[in-house]
Amino acid sequence: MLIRKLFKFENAHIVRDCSTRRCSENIHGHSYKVEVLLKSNYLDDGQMVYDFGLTKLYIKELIDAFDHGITLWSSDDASYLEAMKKHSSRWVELPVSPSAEQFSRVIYLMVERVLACTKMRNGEKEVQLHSIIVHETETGYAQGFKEDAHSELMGKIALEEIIFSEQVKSEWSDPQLWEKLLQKETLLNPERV
Ligand SMILES: Nc1nc2c(c(=O)[nH]1)N=C([C@H](O)[C@H](O)COP(=O)(O)OP(=O)(O)OP(=O)(O)O)CN2
Repeated sequence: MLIRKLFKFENAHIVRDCSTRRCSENIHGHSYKVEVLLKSNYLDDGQMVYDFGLTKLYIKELIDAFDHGITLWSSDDASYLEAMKKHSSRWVELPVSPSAEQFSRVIYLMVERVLACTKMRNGEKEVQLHSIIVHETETGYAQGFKEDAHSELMGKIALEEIIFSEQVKSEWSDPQLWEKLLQKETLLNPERV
């Protein structure tokens, strides 16, 4: 069975080298909608694949890192990166350009790591990430699956290369969240949310 939870964030970017000039030459923003699709052949003690309330802990916090911020590509012009970081305190730097496609791959890898590190406590079994859908506009979206997220053809993405600004981290319930995920530390789900 598949379940889906929707998250939203407002974010700015430039997508260099794409065909659409408005997109590649101007800082612009989108009201993103992100669908997290989870699957399992089992149900937990509450007869759910995975309680929606539990997705509002670490998964939501990581996706919310992009809210009211700017997403930067580490290969962009150094002076642009410096200026954005100087004048905006909420930013995320990615090793890939922030197209809808790359957002879906990046968020897939982040949520995949959260699930791998989470100790579930309500009888959940074999909860897997099916895909991530990133709606950039009302009319355009990208859907990333495991094979896309880990694709060498699209370019490997290392979680270690994703950098969250100090302001973003300070707004998490645990400012060490990303470090803990990189170290593959266990995240204990609460018994009740
Ligand atoms: N495959 C992709 N194509 C485009 C992306 C992308 O991430 N993946 N991104 C953009 C731009 O960011 C742009 O802002 C969105 O483009 P578009 O869908 O053309 O936006 P509109 O709101 O103008 O769409 P309408 O259908 O006219 O409402 C470009 N392409």
